[in-house]
Amino acid sequence: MDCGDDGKLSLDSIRDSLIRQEDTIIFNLIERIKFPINPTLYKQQLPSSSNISGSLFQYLFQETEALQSKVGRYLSPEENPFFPDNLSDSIIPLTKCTPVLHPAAESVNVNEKILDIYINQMLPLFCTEADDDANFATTAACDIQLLQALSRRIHYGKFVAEVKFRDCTDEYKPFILAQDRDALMKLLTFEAVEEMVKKRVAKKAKVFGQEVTLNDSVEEVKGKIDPLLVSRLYDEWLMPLTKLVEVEYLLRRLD
Ligand SMILES: O=C(O)C(=O)C[C@]1(C(=O)O)C=C[C@@H](O)C=C1
Repeated sequence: MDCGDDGKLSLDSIRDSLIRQEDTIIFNLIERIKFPINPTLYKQQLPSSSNISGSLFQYLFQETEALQSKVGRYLSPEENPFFPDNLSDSIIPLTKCTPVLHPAAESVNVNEKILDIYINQMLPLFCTEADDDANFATTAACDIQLLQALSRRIHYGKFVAEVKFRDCTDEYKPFILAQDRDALMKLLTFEAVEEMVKKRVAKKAKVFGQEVTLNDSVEEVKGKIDPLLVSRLYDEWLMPLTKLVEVEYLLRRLD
């Protein structure tokens, strides 16, 4: 969503961005699953000699966000921090452009839920249960890249919700005024679109995960990632969390 895109805001253009973000998520997934879970990274208690509170991963992630905030990463409405209390002021000025989202968008942040699901449900699904302490830093770097891509995709729900509200204000307004979550969820859901997403990401996982060889052997080689798991990721977590963001944004849209 670039500066001045307000005039070009449409459900098709937003959906095109969500489709492009599928590539980023799938490639980052392929990189992360090269490593085992590395549970030590996420354990709360570090050696008392270290003056780090929380887990090693949390320390690395917080410091990464703090550094990136210095160059304005979180001035963008498309970016939502996992540790908002730990950010630094940006050393570069904010580009002035007409805001697309309602100011209440800033209060919609589901990253705590994303991080919990990622560590406790996603990683055990995609990675083997082992520690590879020679690659803790590389593993954490993969985690951070992937989590930021997942968060960006899920919080894009704010833009989807804004477009849906602008296109069908009279349909959304009564449910917003009634703070009716269920009615809003039903109104914003397009099951046919969700089915296409699940099929497309499975196909992309199959294609992106292919082993490229120089011989023309035709035998079917197992890909780097299970396409059905990628489809399940979207079905069980990414799309439901995106819809949660949409509902939370819409509930605040008339504030
Ligand atoms: O494309 C939309 O209409 C969206 O709201 C996005 C999305 C998704 O997360 O991919 C979520 C809800 C819809 O049922 C369909 C797809």
